[in-house]
Amino acid sequence: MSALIEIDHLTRRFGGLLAVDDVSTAVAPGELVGLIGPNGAGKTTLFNLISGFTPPTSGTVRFKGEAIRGLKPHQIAGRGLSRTFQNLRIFPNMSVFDNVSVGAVGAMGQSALGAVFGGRRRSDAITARTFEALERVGLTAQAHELAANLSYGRRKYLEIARALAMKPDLLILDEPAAGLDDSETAELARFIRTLNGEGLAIMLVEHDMNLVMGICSRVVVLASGRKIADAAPAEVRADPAVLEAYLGVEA
Ligand SMILES: Nc1ncnc2c1ncn2[C@@H]1O[C@H](COP(=O)(O)OP(=O)(O)OP(=O)(O)O)[C@@H](O)[C@H]1O
Repeated sequence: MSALIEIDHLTRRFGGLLAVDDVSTAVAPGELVGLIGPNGAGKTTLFNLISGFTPPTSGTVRFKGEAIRGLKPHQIAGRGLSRTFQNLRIFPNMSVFDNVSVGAVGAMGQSALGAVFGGRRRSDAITARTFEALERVGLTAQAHELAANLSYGRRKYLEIARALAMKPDLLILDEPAAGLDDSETAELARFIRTLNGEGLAIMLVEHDMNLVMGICSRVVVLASGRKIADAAPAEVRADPAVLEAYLGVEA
């Protein structure tokens, strides 16, 4: 099967620091891939490069066969790649509904539908898509509450709903389990698996190793910007280079 996203020799330099150093990998349609590495390994920078928030120093990213280098984040999102952020980007003084409809508007503004249907029909379609995403994450009943009133755990789902409202083919999750307790993390793991089971390709950055190893079919490991492993969880767990990167000792 041809790749959904192909990352080819991607590099990002910040002054003298190579935050992402010549990284190549690919994700197939419907795959669930983990991205792990010690603090400062370059995981978020790699996500920022893929989603257009940071321009690469060199290298290419192709999404659905098309080079996306130079496109703005909303243009990339409109092509079917949406993401969440390590630090939640919620508008606390807007309603839950409005927070999610931002995603629906963003996606539809890019589509032929947005151009063809103006006014009322377009806003009906945005409302429908927003409720569909809220339903998906179990937030329909809170649609008209302020986002600020949601618990931290629910706000994580709000952010995922906004990304889902864009009807992505690839969902990028940046540390979705950070700050969640064990039972919330287990619920999130089930939810991510369900989304993936429906055919959505997912890239997941996560420090919770059990979560990553438990649900991902493949795990990419970065250390100091370089890719040091790209294999099934069991193989990655046993890889001496990975143990050394995490523990700082030669295995
Ligand atoms: N805008 C920037 N300007 C300068 N340096 C940066 C910038 N963004 C990231 N870096 C540096 O690049 C390196 C990789 O950072 P990045 O946040 O991608 O790592 P990470 O693997 O996501 O880390 P963490 O697990 O701690 O979130 C770090 O040394 C960081 O300080």
